[in-house]
Amino acid sequence: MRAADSIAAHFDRSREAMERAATDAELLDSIAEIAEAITRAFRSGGKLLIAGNGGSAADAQHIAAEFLSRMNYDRDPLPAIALTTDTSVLTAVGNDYGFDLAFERQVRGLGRAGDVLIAISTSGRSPNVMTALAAAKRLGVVTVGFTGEGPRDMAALCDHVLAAPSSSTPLIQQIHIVAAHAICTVVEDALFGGKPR
Ligand SMILES: O=C(CO)[C@@H](O)[C@H](O)[C@H](O)[C@H](O)COP(=O)(O)O
Ligand SMILES: [Zn+2]
Repeated sequence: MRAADSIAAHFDRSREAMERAATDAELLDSIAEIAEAITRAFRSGGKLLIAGNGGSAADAQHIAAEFLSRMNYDRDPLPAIALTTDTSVLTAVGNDYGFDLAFERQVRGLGRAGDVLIAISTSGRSPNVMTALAAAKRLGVVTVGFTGEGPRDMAALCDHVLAAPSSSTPLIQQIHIVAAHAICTVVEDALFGGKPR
């Protein structure tokens, strides 16, 4: 296949996945519920923790930056921390306790009841994401899972699940980041009055 055809096919698959997401009423409701949970946490002095591996680690950082810096307009910063960024913490915990606890230990150290954890796993079963969710549940942190379609071990540990309607990791990630932008927009508007964009 010519590179241009392969690229066009990639855009086509992405558009189809976005169309499935945009018309999935259950998915849109769950995204709205997640935005409400995050708004509630910020209003009561809680914070947002975000974890994920690989491309989803980048998404965790991207989402934290939207809240902490700004997304659509100038406003006060909102407390969001990506658990994927501190190489000293990640290597110390990985080296001393194992990679499966890389996020769990940060959740235990930083998480407080009323905070929200967004745990991103396209497969829904990465061990370090699962242990982070279990620790968050024990602490009374509201647990949100960003995942894909199909069987998801993480669902049992989540108060809210965003199940992107695809089984392809990159397409699931694309839906996650669109959903995260939508969530950040709804939260900004709820907390700061929805100034014009
Ligand atoms: O970005 C990609 C694929 O698009 C990869 O880096 C991907 O995130 C990694 O393979 C992750 O380790 C996958 O983990 P998970 O989403 O199944 O929890
Ligand atoms: Zn990727």
